[in-house]
Amino acid sequence: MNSSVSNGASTTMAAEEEDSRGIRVSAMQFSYDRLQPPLFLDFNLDVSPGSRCLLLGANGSGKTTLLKILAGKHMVGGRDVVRVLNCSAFHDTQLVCSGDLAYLGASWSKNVGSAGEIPLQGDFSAEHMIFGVEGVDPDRRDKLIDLLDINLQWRMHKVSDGQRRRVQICLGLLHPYKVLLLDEVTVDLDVVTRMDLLDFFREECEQREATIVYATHIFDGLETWATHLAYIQDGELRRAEKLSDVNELKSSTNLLSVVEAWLRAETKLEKKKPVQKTSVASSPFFSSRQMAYYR
Ligand SMILES: Nc1ncnc2c1ncn2[C@@H]1O[C@H](COP(=O)(O)OP(=O)(O)OP(=O)(O)O)[C@@H](O)[C@H]1O
Repeated sequence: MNSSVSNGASTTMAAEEEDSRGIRVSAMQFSYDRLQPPLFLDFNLDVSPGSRCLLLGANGSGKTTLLKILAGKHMVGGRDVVRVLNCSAFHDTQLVCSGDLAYLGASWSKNVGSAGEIPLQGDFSAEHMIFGVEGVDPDRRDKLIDLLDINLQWRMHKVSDGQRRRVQICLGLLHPYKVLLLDEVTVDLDVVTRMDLLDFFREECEQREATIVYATHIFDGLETWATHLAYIQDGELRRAEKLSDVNELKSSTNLLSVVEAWLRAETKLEKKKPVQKTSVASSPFFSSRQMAYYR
């Protein structure tokens, strides 16, 4: 993973081929509100295939927003700005429809036109939900049900947060994704399930060269699990490197204390200024929630 993007002339063919199977963000600008300074301004990020990349940063630094942009939930710029598996994350809808790009977020909700994100409700059984997904390899489904210790008779409105989360995770992993975006999905899981799930993810990266970006504030066991990290402060990429290259980790006991030191050392960044002033209607840099409703 590199924080900066090499230009076309100097990129080797091998690197180009590798890039096309991972994630590449080039000169991205994004703002929720045109009256506020942009959250991301000239943001660049490369995540190579097979990586397990931790996305780190303080509350409000932009992790969820970045994951949602990578998941194609916000339209940002033109087709070349946010590339996943050599497709535009927003425009190429087959990325999500095929299951190649999967996103698991903190709340289990669905996007409804004009109402925004609403929590998933209703009296469904776990079996109804899991077996309702078409085109699934039965062996993979059984493995996930077993791994997440799901009781197929669970009624979704009568289970605990952790049990509901297990079903959500199972649904999100049924198709063998190529890129998986995880936003704090393991918070409700007990430690055994969390460790088993992390092992499963590692297996998927090593055997199928799947790419995972995982935003979390829980660092237990991640020192040996992750291959890379990306650290964001106020929408700016401060570090993007292999975990084995992080100097502080060589002299520290764990990732928690290293990240704690980075967070404590953060100084206020100067407010970013948009590159150009354009109207909302004509600017390709503002998010288009309206369009996202139809995805
Ligand atoms: N829907 C929204 N509308 C306007 N601003 C938003 C919206 N969602 C997030 N923000 C703002 O964008 C910034 C980044 O938020 P984001 O949720 O991406 O942070 P985060 O790094 O995921 O935080 P946390 O660690 O708390 O989950 C914050 O300043 C937040 O207030």
